[in-house]
Amino acid sequence: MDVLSPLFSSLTSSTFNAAFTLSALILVLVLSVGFSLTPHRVKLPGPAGLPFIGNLFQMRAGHARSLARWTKLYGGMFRLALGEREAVIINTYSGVNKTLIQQGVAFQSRPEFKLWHGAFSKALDPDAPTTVGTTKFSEQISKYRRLLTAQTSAAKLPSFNHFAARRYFRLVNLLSESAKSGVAQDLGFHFWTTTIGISADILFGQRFDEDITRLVADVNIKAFRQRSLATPVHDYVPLIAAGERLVLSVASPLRFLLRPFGLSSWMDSIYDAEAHATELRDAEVGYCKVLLKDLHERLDAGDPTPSQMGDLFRAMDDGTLTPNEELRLATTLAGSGMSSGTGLTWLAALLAARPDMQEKAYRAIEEVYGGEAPDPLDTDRVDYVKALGMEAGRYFASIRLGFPRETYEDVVVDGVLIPKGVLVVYNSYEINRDPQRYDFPEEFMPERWMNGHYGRTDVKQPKVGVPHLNHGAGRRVCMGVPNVNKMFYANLVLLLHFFGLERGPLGNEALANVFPHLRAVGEASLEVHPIDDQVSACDPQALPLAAGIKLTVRDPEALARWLADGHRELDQWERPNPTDTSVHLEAIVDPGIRGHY
Ligand code: HEM
Repeated sequence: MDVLSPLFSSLTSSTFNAAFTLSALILVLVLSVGFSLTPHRVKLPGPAGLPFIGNLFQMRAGHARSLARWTKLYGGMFRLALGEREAVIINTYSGVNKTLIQQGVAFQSRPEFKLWHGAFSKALDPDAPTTVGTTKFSEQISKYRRLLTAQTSAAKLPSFNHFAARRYFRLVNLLSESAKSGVAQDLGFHFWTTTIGISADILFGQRFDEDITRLVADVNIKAFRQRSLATPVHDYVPLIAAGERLVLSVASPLRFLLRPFGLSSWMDSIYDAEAHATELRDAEVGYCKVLLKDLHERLDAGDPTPSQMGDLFRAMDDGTLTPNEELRLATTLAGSGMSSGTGLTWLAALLAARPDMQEKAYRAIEEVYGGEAPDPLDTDRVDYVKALGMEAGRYFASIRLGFPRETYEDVVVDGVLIPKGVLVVYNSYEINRDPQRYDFPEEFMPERWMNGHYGRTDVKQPKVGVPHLNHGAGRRVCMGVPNVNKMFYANLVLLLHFFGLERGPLGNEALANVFPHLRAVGEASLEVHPIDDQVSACDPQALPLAAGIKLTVRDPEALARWLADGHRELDQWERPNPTDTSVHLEAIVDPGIRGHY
């Protein structure tokens, strides 16, 4: 052995050296392939990322905070690698001006994602259309925007007062029931079913019952969660997608054997995500198809009730929309009241902890309406209420990163080339806190929108440009702003005129009724912080945690009078509606899915 040991050790060390060198070479090769697969076409600064993965995992700490940290390091416009995709992140108002606004054509497209445009949208039908807001630019998009604008403009909305008036009456009834309970309750259900209810009623021209309204609200809030940026990872890293497919094809048959040992959870989560996407899409397409068919039958029978889709069909009357196009427009608008409900739910929680703001709003409402019940179908008559809605859009920035864009053609910004097909994200949350545009950006200050102020309290400015980025900007800007303004105004004047709000802890029963239930994972702090008090730090729409709000009736007699008679004075209250709840929940969703709502 003594004779052999030098030989053995030299053999071992040379084998070891060779193995080490080989491993290092393989590692270098893998890393360089990895880096080369992580694209770097945009010469903007940005954080270093991992091979193949880029910055995907760094985003997981929370979108708003990760991007805010990088804005400090890399400035108003920087670059990220999200797996195989390269993204330009715009973080300032002047960045938005230079891109979405001044070079609108180049920034007018939208990207596609495998989960949303594949598993979700194509779940039922490979030809199923995506919504206008998630579809790449083409001439068709201009046509759809033209058709929809005619139905969503401020001038058009009063023709749907009939539907809105009934929903506001229902809202005050719901709030009054909450007040009677004497305990703190979360008001998410009240606001979302009001705003989504109005959108669904006016879209199809009938007043939907409680079951359908709850279903449409629930489906839309959950479906939007499928649009989160940077997840799932296999959407961005083809190698992981391929590996996952390979492993799944081998391991899937063993899934049920592995489950008892707790070894199948990673597989289950992949299958569950896809099953959930399919289920939501099934429900959404299911009710839109049935409701469109029902609408066509009513129109053929001569029903004159105004509605967005009905008026659109009446105006076209030459069959130029295919069934798929009808479905695209219907799914685009069916849940469009969602983000108004989100904004109101955030704002009500904040107001409940701010008696000073409630008092200012109450006094301002009394001054304008002379102590009478305010008309929720008015818009913009009480400046302070209007300013509350505007500031909620800025401060809470419920659609945190906007709807992503994609460059439609090569474009140069500040001397840097951004090629066609690059993902572009305008970081609404950060832009809404741009210190060049807003003073005290971290403070909720309605006054920044009043008495000639437009964003800053220290100077008066003309109303130039969008007030904030919660509705985007440029060629694909949100088409619902007039409706959003109307809905915020109506909900707020009624709430603040009739009720006082106070925060309180949620009891077990109230917690069980939080809507949608996923918000019941915690209770928002009294500060109602837009980041710390959201359900998930990576959701594309920031959902507020549950918030207990105890309501007290300011003037019980006045409330009782309005509920008994006063509401009848609302515009079009008496207009007959022959089509109330002509479609029932059973008809629009199959029993398996119904069980979830
Ligand atoms: C508070 C409520 C709402 C918020 C926060 C919101 C936010 C947004 C955002 C961020 C975009 C993308 C804009 C861009 O990329 O520049 C968008 C697009 C859109 N919004 Fe809204 N929205 C709201 C309500 C509504 C309502 C009520 C309607 C319908 C009446 C509506 C219809 C649309 C449509 C059709 C698009 C797609 C535009 C396109 O891609 O060309 N939105 N919205």
